[in-house]
Amino acid sequence: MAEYNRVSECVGLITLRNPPVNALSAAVRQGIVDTVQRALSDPNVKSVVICGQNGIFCGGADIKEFGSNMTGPPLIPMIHAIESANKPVVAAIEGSALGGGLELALGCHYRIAHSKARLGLPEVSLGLLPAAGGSQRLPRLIGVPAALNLITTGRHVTAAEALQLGIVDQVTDHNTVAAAVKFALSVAGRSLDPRRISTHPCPQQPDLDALFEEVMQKVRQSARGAIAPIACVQAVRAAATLPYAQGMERERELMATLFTSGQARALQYCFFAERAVGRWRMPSGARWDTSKPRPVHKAAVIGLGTMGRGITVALAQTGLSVIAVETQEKQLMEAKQAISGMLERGAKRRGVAPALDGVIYSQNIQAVADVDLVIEAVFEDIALKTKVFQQLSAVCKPGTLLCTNTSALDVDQLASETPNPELVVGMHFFAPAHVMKLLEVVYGPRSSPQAVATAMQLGKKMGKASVAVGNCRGFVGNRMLKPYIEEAFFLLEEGATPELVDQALEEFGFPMGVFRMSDLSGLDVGWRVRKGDGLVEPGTASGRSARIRQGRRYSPLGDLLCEEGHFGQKTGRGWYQYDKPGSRVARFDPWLHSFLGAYRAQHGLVARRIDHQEVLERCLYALINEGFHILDDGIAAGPEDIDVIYVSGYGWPRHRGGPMFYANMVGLAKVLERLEHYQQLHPEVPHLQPSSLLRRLVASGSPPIHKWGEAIKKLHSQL
Ligand SMILES: CCCCCCCCCCCCC[C@H](O)CC(=O)SCCNC(=O)CCNC(=O)[C@H](O)C(C)(C)COP(=O)(O)OP(=O)(O)OC[C@H]1O[C@@H](n2cnc3c(N)ncnc32)[C@H](O)[C@@H]1OP(=O)(O)O
Repeated sequence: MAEYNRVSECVGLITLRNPPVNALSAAVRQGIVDTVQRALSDPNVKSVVICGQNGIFCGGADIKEFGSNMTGPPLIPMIHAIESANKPVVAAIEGSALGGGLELALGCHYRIAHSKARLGLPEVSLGLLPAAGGSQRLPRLIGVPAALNLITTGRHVTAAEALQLGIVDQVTDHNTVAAAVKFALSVAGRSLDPRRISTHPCPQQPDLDALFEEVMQKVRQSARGAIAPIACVQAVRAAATLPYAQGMERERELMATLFTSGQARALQYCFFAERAVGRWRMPSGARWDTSKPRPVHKAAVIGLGTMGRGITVALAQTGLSVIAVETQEKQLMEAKQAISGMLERGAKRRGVAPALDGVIYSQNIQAVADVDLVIEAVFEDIALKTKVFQQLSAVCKPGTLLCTNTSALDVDQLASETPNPELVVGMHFFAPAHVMKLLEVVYGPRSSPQAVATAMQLGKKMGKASVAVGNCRGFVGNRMLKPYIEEAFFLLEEGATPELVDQALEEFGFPMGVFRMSDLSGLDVGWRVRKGDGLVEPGTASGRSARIRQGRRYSPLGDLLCEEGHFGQKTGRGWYQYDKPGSRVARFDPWLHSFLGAYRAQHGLVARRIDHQEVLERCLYALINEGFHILDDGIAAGPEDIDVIYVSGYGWPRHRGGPMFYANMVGLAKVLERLEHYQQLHPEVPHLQPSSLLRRLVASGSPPIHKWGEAIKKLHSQL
């Protein structure tokens, strides 16, 4: 909807009204068409101002409409009518002007922005391009290089940068609408021809071909299979080389391809999934909207290894006072230096002052007596963590939330060591904790809804994609990773190479295949876990029986490499070789290949040809299958939780929407059929046994992913 008022006698003020972000729904577009028409036909009106209600100009096209039959007036002619108006139209931009919102503003003759406003064309992150003339008007206004940067990255710019680039004409710290009305009065009667961006040629650019080639190469490299960034470059190229009308035609063609692509669906699903995970719920029925978080002003971190340092930085950057505790003096001094460096570099990048004074260092756990929340990040050892939790329970003021950053231990067991288990939750950060977006908030059966709400709110404040999950071995992310990695090991035994497996996964869109990733994180990490599980045996046994442990197929390949001291990048040898320890460029390792040959010979395994499809099906479907188990167990509340975890923490390509969305796209029946096929070939591999939920979903007609929640509830109630 759009509301119309006449203000200052001769200014028509149009206010977009569609909370929460004034998205351009059919009703809003109709409202704009009607009110613009009214303003232009009113002889008392000399100029027009368009603004949005509640401090936000416009968040763009209504993304929810994309999934349905679109009705109402189309955007392009609506914006064209504004640009062609014979009275000046001024956009008063507060909050955000994004996507179609900025395209609407670019159709206006002038743009006034509040100093805190953000502007951008983020369509690329939804698998689209700015298709309401944005790809054609922006390069004409600010030049090709700057427009390419904004459109291919989708980044939001501040009002100050927008002014510098020439996107807005004026920035105000005061009432934006009042400033725009004043401005509109001052320009009434002036010629509008120079203000109609679509009539301008693109500013001249030397070596246009070379520029586009360079940008296209860069974009292809970073897109990892995503098609929208490439279409964005093509659309801007059309703006630079074709007359406006033909450029618009090209924009439309490119948009039509993107609009109907699976990638756009996947990316738009991710947009809504990231918001849906904030509406968490627990099996007890506790929910985000009925659980009030406690305020957290002061926090503490116990243990300043890699994780503790990153968590301290992330907390301090949020503006919290942090007590950072490390009992060993030398480690404390090293940590202090490292944390200060990270804070300084982060502040420099963001153009703010480093929050160095926000962190107080101590060797004494008593220093945390008055904090609101503690995050324990000591070594992964249950006895050590138990001791720390007992100390914290004695030291902290009543009501302090006790969080563990464990990635593998039982949160409920730790909770049971404290007098107030309801105050205990897991906050599972990912390394480096001040950079990685993901946070798993792990609740045990006794965690209070308030504790979960507090950790979730803190995670949001820290800018993390925070997902509430139940307590189980590996939580959600690492639990699903286990079958994925095991399948990759089995593929090596059967004849694949690390290069082949990694190439298949990287072509799928992962930034790193499983073996390059394992070299980066260290082979010894998994070795330690397998030893703890009693799976590691001396490497001399041979034959099939040596590869069945605890009743299931087991590959000792990773253990054998560790016995050789091959821990990955840090030792310069792993699944690949590196120029020196710590170096990052993975190279083919002839030793590894003869080692694999000797291993297969020792175990009577005959190498066979394995193709990319088998790699993808076995690794990804095993991971997805575990995702179904997790849903069935109630560890994740819905597929969105799993998908956000994988996209934001495990490198799952965003344009494929996350593992559960991918399964939905491939077709549940097909995933089930392939799992059954591989399970028949490898009966000693339990993780290839299709989950009962997957079977039940297929049996109930494979409902689309947004209906899984209902289907799961129904299927459970039938049990
Ligand atoms: C057959 C072939 C046909 C081919 C041709 C088809 C042509 C179709 C014509 C299209 C013309 C193209 C027009 C344009 O170029 C395309 C676009 O504009 S796409 C949209 C671009 N905009 C964005 O990407 C902005 C998205 N939003 C945000 O970034 C943020 O929401 C915000 C605006 C910065 C506000 O942030 P916050 O304050 O943190 O709030 P939330 O993010 O939590 O959002 C609150 C709430 O609002 C929902 N929402 C936000 N934006 C939109 C939107 N644009 N449409 C719909 N809904 C939106 C969001 O989901 C939250 O709701 P919840 O999910 O929590 O219920």
